[in-house]
Amino acid sequence: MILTVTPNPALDYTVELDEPLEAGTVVRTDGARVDAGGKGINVSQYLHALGSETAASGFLGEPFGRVLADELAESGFETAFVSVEESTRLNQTILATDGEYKINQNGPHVSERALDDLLSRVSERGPPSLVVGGSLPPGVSADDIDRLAAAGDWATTVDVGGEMLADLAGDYALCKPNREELAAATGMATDNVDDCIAAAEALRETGYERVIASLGGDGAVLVGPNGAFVADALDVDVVDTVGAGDSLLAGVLAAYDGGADDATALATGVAVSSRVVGTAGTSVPDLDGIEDVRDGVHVHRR
Ligand SMILES: O=P(O)(O)OC[C@@]1(O)O[C@H](CO)[C@@H](O)[C@@H]1O
Repeated sequence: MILTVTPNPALDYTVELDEPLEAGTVVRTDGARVDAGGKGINVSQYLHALGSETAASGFLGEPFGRVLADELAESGFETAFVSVEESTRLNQTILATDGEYKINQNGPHVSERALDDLLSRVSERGPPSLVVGGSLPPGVSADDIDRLAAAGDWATTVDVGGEMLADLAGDYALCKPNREELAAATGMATDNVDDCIAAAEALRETGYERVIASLGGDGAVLVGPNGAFVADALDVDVVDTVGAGDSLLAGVLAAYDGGADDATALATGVAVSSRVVGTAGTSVPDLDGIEDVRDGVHVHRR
């Protein structure tokens, strides 16, 4: 079972415009959707769709937290959220003709008590695998994530942003930075795939058994105890990139959960991600035939 913790969930509001944004003008649209989001929650949604057993936890505050919880009630996996006093955030994605705009709020304050409640909930479940995904809201620090990771004998995966990866001091099974986060975590160049592998190797040394970096058009790399693997990107029509990293991670974790090796896990992640970028927002796309897509991903050793 893979338990995800999203310290800072979000209601994701995605609007599609058929003209560029312009200051001082009203743009009207029919294309809008709301999804339950936040990186850990997204990972759980994709894991569930892939047939892996998962549950989701984190902090939720009303009123937006209530809408998010209602959305998740339909999802088919268990949830165990801790209530906080301020509202869960509303994050916006604007898909305009001139590009993708993303506006993320900092999120509600989380008290010491809520943090202790979260620790109890995770400990009660004692999952073999724990994923902490997304930014940390006010009141939550790198020390708190280290404490959560060390509170049981679960293997912990983190996807918490580049600077935070550098701040974490515990031992982690896996982390999933993107190219910019890899650069921020290591202070190294990430201009090409070889740079990214070198940076991922350096990041491993700081307490991560495996590093998986999503590199957009350059695909993805996985660096771990069995060496470095590079997966080429698939040629797909991108609607938006929101959820791309979460679905890569979910694909990798689902594959490991099923006993896959590193190369197959990486290929699965790239395959799932290629389906998600073809869908607006963080909604779960049709994952039928994903094994065939995975088999078409070219993975090579470096
Ligand atoms: O502000 P954070 O926590 O870094 O990212 C939050 C977020 O952008 O990440 C998900 C996509 O990965 C969205 O569901 C959500 O809005």
